[in-house]
Amino acid sequence: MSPTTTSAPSTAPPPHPVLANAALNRGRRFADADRAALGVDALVPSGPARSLREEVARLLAKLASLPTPILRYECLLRLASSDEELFFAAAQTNFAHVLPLIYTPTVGEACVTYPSLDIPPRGLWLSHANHAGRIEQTLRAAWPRKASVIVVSDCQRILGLGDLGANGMPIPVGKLLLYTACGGVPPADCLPVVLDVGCDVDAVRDAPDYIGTRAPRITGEAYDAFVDEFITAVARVYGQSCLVQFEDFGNANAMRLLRKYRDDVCCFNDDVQGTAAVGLAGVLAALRMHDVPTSIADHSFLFLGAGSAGLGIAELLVLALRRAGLSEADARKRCWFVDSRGLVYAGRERVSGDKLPFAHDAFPAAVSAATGGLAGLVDVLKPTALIGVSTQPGSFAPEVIAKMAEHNKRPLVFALSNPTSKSECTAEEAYKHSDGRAVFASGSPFARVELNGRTFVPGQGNNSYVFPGLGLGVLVSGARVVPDSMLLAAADRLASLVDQGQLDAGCVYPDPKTLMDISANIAHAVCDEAVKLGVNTKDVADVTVQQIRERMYEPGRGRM
Ligand SMILES: NC(=O)C1=CN([C@@H]2O[C@H](COP(=O)(O)OP(=O)(O)OC[C@H]3O[C@@H](n4cnc5c(N)ncnc54)[C@H](OP(=O)(O)O)[C@@H]3O)[C@@H](O)[C@H]2O)C=CC1
Ligand SMILES: CC(=O)C(=O)O
Ligand SMILES: [Mg+2]
Repeated sequence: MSPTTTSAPSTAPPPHPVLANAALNRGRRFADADRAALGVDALVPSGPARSLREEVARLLAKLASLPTPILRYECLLRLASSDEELFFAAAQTNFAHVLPLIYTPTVGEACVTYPSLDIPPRGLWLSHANHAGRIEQTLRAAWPRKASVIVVSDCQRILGLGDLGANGMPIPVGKLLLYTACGGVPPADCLPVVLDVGCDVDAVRDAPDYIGTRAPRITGEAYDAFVDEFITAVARVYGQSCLVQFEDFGNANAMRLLRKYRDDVCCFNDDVQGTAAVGLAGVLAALRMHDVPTSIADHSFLFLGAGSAGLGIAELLVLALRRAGLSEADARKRCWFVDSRGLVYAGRERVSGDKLPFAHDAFPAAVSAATGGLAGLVDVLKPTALIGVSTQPGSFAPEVIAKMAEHNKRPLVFALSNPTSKSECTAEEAYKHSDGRAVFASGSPFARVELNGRTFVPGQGNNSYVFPGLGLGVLVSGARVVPDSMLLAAADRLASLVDQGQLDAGCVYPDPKTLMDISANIAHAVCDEAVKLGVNTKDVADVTVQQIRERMYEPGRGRM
């Protein structure tokens, strides 16, 4: 007799359509009347229904009892696929606990260890090997329902961890969990996608448990045709108003794809544009701090890293500087870049087209300081702000921070690389080596720092403050495209939400507890800008923040 046959009875009850549906399942929270009406009365224990509040408290206690962040990640991702109400109620009422698990830094570890994780698969892997030429029919078969927002990655630059191939799925999944948790976009409308176009890191690709295509990345025309087929298929299957967020593409493609699609497709690149808005917002908020020059026109910026994030931030800073009265050329001169080959200046070898607009006619002292390291450059250029988007931990060495503090009463030191292990410096280092004068922000969260009897609150300069509200605003307004002025509007609004208490504690971002309100506000600013530009397809001329807030998905509303 064969050990299993297709007709063998299962030892588990047959899946119940309510309990098996994460959107409907309430676990132990079904009220008595609902248990009978839904036919689940014998399928859940007969004890009294638990409240959502009680279940959230139990979940937090369980998370606290698990020994490692990655086990907490697994616990949360299993919950997200079995009981959405509990998952999102827990996230929306406990951002400080939950976000570092489903997002940076733990999401980085989840990508690195993805094949060994015990979680249900989530999202679509579209592989060039299997799906090229039939992406449209694959989408129709695999996700035959509405999708309002898609986060897509080819996983070539996962955080600061490099090319992780198809293992990078936790990034689009995590971003979309934040779309719901922070931006109130209904979870059923969110589609994570990985474009599995190969992997160039042998150690990832050749690992016995690698989940993706075991081949080098496709490039050139084949790559472009595959991305193009995907973009076209999305519009055909989900409509032109489906928002596509590009995430964690390598820098050979990120800016290029953005330029190719941004005028015709409802899309944006989060690493370029979302990061730009959060970076600018941090600078704008800092202008209201004691001992920081109050006009952005009095600032200059030294970037370590000239990729998607750095160039994105600088392009938006240029818009803000021009608004403050500078010419385009003068605004660009306020931004200096150092990449993996050193200072970016005109005439240097291998300055890519995206960097060229920021390539200075460098004065000799700057060029020679560059060879002496970052501290030497700070000494010569005297920037008011140092922005790290380089993936190089420790690169804001003590002497670099000390030099920033020598030239500024309150230097802006933003170490934005993710995850924590890639941060250019820690919060403590920034405060310690600047005698507590640095205005510090980081991409991944750092705890408060106690130093010389003072408490410093580091800001989390992460695009998670922006993309959920930006996306929400695009969906609410039905914006056809996402122009840079929307990012400027988002940055202005985010900066305006930083209260004096936060600024006094040294933090240039609002309290993350208010992320739902922040997103409603950003969405409102985006709607206003869409109307101003005439790119809205919905009538949102008079929409209010309150109206947007009320429409946001919030499972615990009124019950938490
Ligand atoms: N906080 C946030 O919200 C965000 C943070 N990030 C983080 O920023 C980092 C960079 O992302 P992104 O810009 O997209 O990545 P890219 O790969 O596009 O760019 C990385 C840049 O760092 C430069 N670089 C590498 N090594 C060095 C070095 N030793 N010294 C100076 N520069 C160096 C590269 O130089 P070269 O050009 O010569 O190769 C490149 O310009 C990542 O860690 C990412 O997680 C990104 C987006 C959002
Ligand atoms: C935050 C983010 O998008 C990144 O680090 O890539
Ligand atoms: Mg990213």
